[in-house]
Amino acid sequence: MQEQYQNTADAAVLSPNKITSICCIGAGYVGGPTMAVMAQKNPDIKVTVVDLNAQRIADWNDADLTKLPIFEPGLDQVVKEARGRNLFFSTDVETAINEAQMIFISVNTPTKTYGSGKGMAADLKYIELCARQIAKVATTDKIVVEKSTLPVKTAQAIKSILNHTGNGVKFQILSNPEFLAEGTAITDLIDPDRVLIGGDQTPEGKQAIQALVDVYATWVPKAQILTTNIWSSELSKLVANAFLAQRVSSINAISELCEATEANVEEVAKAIGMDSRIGSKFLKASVGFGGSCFQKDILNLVYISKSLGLQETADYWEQVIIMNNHQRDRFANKIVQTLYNTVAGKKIAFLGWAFKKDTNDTREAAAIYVGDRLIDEQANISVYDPKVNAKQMQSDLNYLNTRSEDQNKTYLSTESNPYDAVKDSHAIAVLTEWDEFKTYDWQRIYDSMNKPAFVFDGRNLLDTEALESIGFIVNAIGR
Ligand SMILES: NC(=O)C1=CN([C@@H]2O[C@H](COP(=O)(O)OP(=O)(O)OC[C@H]3O[C@@H](n4cnc5c(N)ncnc54)[C@H](O)[C@@H]3O)[C@@H](O)[C@H]2O)C=CC1
Ligand SMILES: O=C(O)[C@H]1O[C@H](OP(=O)(O)OP(=O)(O)OC[C@H]2O[C@@H](n3ccc(=O)[nH]c3=O)[C@H](O)[C@@H]2O)[C@H](O)[C@@H](O)[C@@H]1O
Repeated sequence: MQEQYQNTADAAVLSPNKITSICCIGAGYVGGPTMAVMAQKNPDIKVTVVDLNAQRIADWNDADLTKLPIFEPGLDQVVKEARGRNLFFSTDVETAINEAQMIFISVNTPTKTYGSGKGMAADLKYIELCARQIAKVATTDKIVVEKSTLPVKTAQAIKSILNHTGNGVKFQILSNPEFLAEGTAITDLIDPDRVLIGGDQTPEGKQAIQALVDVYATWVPKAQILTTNIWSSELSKLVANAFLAQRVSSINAISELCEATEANVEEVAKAIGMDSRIGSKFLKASVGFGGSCFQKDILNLVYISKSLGLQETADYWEQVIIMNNHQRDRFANKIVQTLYNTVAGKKIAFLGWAFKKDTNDTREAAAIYVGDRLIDEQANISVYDPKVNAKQMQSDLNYLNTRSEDQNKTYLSTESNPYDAVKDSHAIAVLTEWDEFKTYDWQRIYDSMNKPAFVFDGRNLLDTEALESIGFIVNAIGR
């Protein structure tokens, strides 16, 4: 192989064997949609997604497409087209690994909750388990692709595990981080800003990179497929999330300043966003960012920086998290203060629990933290979310360990109809920007509430003037 490619340094001119069989370990928010689109766009590649969670796999295989474990607009149609043709979901991890030429690792990498790096570092135990399982099972050469978000230099650890099997099987490790956002996963996957592939800059590494480029090139324009060294690719993923979250914290910091000065954060965001160097996206002030990744990935970046002795860099990025926590607390405190400094025994209706619209994902959702803070003040919280069920909400609250599960049950209730959630409430808090909230009969809502009727719009979603003309007292973010 060395001789074959010794005269060229350009991966693009190499012609590796075509991939016909892919396995993905982890059938979650990333593994499921990513592989569904990959299979849809490559009907000649067999794609098998495996998971240890048998219920999750059963849900992916459910004939009723409304039962898929993940809600994403357009996902059902992609699954319908590819499932059973060249897309398969299975719990048989070992067979899928052995059959595949290319294995994506798409398992969870949460923040560590124990030991050194607790609360900051990424917990890589699931990644290591995957590497060990691949090492144990593989009998033919494999390309192993890091799809999960990982600390820079993780490929070294995976390589070390894989290269000590002693069975002669050769592995190439690639980094191919995923940039999809939940709620728009399918459009993001079909039309990505870029696909990033990092790998070793050896002939074998470049051949592996090219094999993955070819898989994406069936639907992504070549100019948008970026290849780098493996460490740049790993680090770029953390940096992309840090920059995105930093924009939200920046505008949220300004929202507090706006409230103190009678400036309007929406107007400020528009004014600065029209500067093409700043850009208009990701400048929406809110009750704080949520989701499984922003906080975890920034904490990871902070931890790596600290470990390398880069204290100023660590402190700089940590501030993004500090500001986000402050924004959530500020929102909860404002509710308490505005309701005459007590919410004890009062009913507060939450519209929305998911961390953003168009997803059923609630990980790190602002609603959980605001709810917890208000329950500390003995408020009764009544929630309506179009896609999140009562069990999930209770489990999110219980996970914080602030009080007993029975107490959480007493203070947090869930309604399947928004009008029931708001009935007899003292205030409504908008925690998620679901479009349907704008279409409600707000006069009917006003009539059913205690007076004065307050709205705390944590997403600047509703028409403040229209609500005020009905009689609501409205508090929005940064206005
Ligand atoms: N959720 C998102 O929007 C994005 C997530 N990411 C990254 O992708 C990775 C996965 O995230 P999600 O899909 O959200 O996580 P998830 O928790 O939804 O899915 C992970 C799945 O992996 C399975 N799993 C864990 N260990 C396993 C093993 N040894 N064998 C088989 N299955 C195993 C779990 O049962 C679970 O179903 C994380 O590193 C995350 O940072 C990256 C971009 C977007
Ligand atoms: O690594 C990941 O997990 C993903 O994290 C984010 O995607 P996601 O968390 O799904 O959703 P975003 O649209 O980024 O929103 C994150 C949070 O920020 C909030 N947000 C976003 C934008 C904004 O202007 N204001 C704001 O408050 C959202 O409401 C949400 O709570 C990134 O956008 C993806 O590129 C990345 O792949």
